[in-house]
Amino acid sequence: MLNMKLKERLALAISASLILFTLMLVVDLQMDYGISGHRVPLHGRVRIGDVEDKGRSAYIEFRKRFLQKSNSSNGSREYEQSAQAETSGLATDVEPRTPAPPADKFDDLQQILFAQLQGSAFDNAVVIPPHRDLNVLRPENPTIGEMEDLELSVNASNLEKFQLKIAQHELYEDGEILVEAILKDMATLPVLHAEQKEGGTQLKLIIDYPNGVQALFKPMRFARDVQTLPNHFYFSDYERHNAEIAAFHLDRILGFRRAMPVVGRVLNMTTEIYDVTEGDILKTFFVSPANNFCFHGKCSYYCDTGHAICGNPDMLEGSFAAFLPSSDVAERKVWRHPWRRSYHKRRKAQWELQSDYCDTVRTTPPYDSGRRLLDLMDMSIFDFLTGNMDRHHYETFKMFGNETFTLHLDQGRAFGKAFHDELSILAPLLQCCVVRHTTLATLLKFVNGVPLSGTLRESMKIDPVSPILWEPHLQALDRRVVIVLDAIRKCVEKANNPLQNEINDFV
Ligand SMILES: Nc1ncnc2c1ncn2[C@@H]1O[C@H](COP(=O)(O)OP(=O)(O)OP(=O)(O)O)[C@@H](O)[C@H]1O
Ligand SMILES: [Mn+2]
Repeated sequence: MLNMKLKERLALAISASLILFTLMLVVDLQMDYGISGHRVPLHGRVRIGDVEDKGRSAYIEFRKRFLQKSNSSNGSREYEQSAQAETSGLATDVEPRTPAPPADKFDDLQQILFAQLQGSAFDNAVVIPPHRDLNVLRPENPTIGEMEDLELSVNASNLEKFQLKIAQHELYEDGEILVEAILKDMATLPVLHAEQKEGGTQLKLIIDYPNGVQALFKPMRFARDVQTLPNHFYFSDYERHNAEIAAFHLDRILGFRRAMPVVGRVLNMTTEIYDVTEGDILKTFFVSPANNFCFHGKCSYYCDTGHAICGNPDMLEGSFAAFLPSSDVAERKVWRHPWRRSYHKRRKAQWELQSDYCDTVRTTPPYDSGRRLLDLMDMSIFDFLTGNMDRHHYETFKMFGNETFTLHLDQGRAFGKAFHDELSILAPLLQCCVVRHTTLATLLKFVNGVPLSGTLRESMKIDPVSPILWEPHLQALDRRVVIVLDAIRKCVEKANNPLQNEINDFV
C-alpha cells in the first residue's frame, strides 16, 4: 500500500515537472517570437564549435582596438568622456556647437578615392569604385509609373506624382522638388480621417488627407532628451517620432534617398483624431489624472492604459511619413536582415558567434552579386549613425527584382542613446569590409567640410516641430562618422596586410 503511494507520488512529481518544463519552453519560445511580433527564426542556435569563434569576430576585435586607441588619441577621448556622462546621467553640453575639426583628415582614405577617380586602385578590396557599383552605373532606372504603365490621375496629388516617380535605384532624385511639396502637404492639409494601422508592435495611425494623400503617423511619447532606459533592450524600447523625422533628413543628406519623406506636426486630438475615427479605438480614449486627453488604441504591445499616448492637454505632436504606394500598385518584398539580432535576452544571433559569417552571406543570393550587399553596408552605416538596433527586416519593391535599392523603413528606435556608440551595429561593415566609393566620399566630406551635425541641424530647421533632435544626438553623429571611417581604415589595412593583421587578431 505504502509502496503504491510512493510510486504514485513519484509519478505525480515527474508529470508535474514535465508540465513545468514544457511551460518554460513555451515561455522561452514566445520570448523569441515576442516583443517585435515578428516571426523570429531561432538561428541563434549554432554549432557549439562556433562559440570559440566569438572572440575573433571582427567587430569585437575592432571594438577592442578602438577602445585601446581611445586611451591615447585625441578624437576618441570625447567618446570616453561622453560614455562617462551617460553613466553619471550628466549631459552638460546641450547648446549647439561647432565641433573642432578632427585632427585626422583620413588622407589615406582620400587617396584611395582620388586614385579611383584617376582611373587606378580599381582592385581595392574594400572600396568599390563607381564603375563597379550598380547604384552609380544604373544601366536601367525605370520608375514605378513606367513599369506599370500608369498615368497620373487628373487631379493627381504631389504624393501620387512622387509615388509614380519612385525608381529602381532610389525613391527620389537628388533635388526632387516634390519632396518639399509632400512635406508641406502632410504638415498643413486638413486631416479627413484617422485609423489605426493593423499589425506592428506599437500604435500607429493612417492619416487620410484630401485627394487620396495618406501618411503614417507615429505619436510623440517623450521629450527629446529622454533616452533609452539603460536596462531596456532595444526590442523593448519605445519608438520615438522625432527619430523618424531625423532619419529621413539624414538618409537624404547621405545621398541614399531610400527613406520616405517624414515631417512633424501637432494635431488637435479631438478634431483631428477622435472626431475623424471610428470603431474600437474610440473606446480607448480617456482623460488622465493630469487632465490630459489620452488614448492607447489596440495593438500587441504598449496599447494599454499604462502606455497611453497623451496630449497636452489635447494637442499631440507626431511624425507623418509619406505613404508608400499601395501594394496594388507596387508590391513589396520583405527580407530577413542577415545581421538581424536574436530578439531574445539571452540568445545570440549567428553573426555574433561566427567570425566568417560574411563569407556565408556574400556567397548567398542576392548578396553574391549586384548592389544588395553594398546596400546592407550603407544601411549598417546609416543605422550606426542613428543608433538603430532594430533592423530585423528590410523591404524592396518586387517589380524591380533583386537589382534594386533597399528601403530604409522604420527608424522609430533610432536616436535612443546619445552618449553610447553601439559598435555592433557596424558588424556588417566590419565583417565584410566592403563599402561604396560614393558612401566613403560622402562621409569624408563631413570631416573635411561642414560637419554632419551642422548639415543635419540645418536641414531639419524647416520642420514645423523643430528642433527635432536633442543636441547630444547631433554631436554623437560627428563622433560616429569618425568611428565609421576608422573602421574602413582598419579594413583597408587588413586587406593590404592580411598576415600582419591576422597575427594581431589573435593577440
Ligand atoms: N511610409 C509608409 N507607408 C506605408 N507603409 C509603411 C510605411 N512605413 C512603414 N510601412 C509599413 O508598415 C509596417 C510597420 O511600420 P513600422 O515598422 O514603421 O512600425 P512598427 O510599429 O515599428 O512595426 P514593427 O513593430 O513591426 O517594427 C512596415 O513593415 C511597413 O510595411
Ligand atoms: Mn519598429
